[in-house]
Amino acid sequence: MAEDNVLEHLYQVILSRRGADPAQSNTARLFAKGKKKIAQKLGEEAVETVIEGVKGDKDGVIAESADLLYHLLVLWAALDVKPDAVWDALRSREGISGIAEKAARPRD
Ligand SMILES: N=c1c2ncn([C@@H]3O[C@H](COP(=O)(O)OP(=O)(O)OP(=O)(O)O)[C@@H](O)[C@H]3O)c2ncn1[C@@H]1O[C@H](COP(=O)(O)O)[C@@H](O)[C@H]1O
Repeated sequence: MAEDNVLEHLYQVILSRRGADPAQSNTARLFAKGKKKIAQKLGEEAVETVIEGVKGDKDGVIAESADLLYHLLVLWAALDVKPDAVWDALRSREGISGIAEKAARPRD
């Protein structure tokens, strides 16, 4: 499964938790707390990822990155940001398209 499909799948699961029982779902609990709390939580996860990065703890960075991406997707869902809009924003950047063009060119 491509990495973006993992994120797409998790995003769909997160969307399905809208209106779910907060007692049964971590995501429903976050939605119930609101956008500000979700954004704050995302910030905390970012800081935790940075701390693991500064320590040079690869496993820590992996675990915190998973938490970070999950909370980022919850924020997107809370604000009705579609993953495609973010993928399009990434693709539209010169650096990314430059890399893609370079990879497509035959070697000299
Ligand atoms: N990927 C995740 C995921 N990553 C992190 N978390 C939760 O996010 C929290 C972040 O870690 P913290 O150490 O900050 O947690 P905490 O100490 O409980 O912090 P507080 O929430 O109390 O502030 C933990 O409770 C983690 O369980 C996640 N919770 C759910 N998912 C996935 O989301 C989907 C829906 O889950 P439910 O909504 O629970 O059904 C499922 O596929 C889950 O695997």
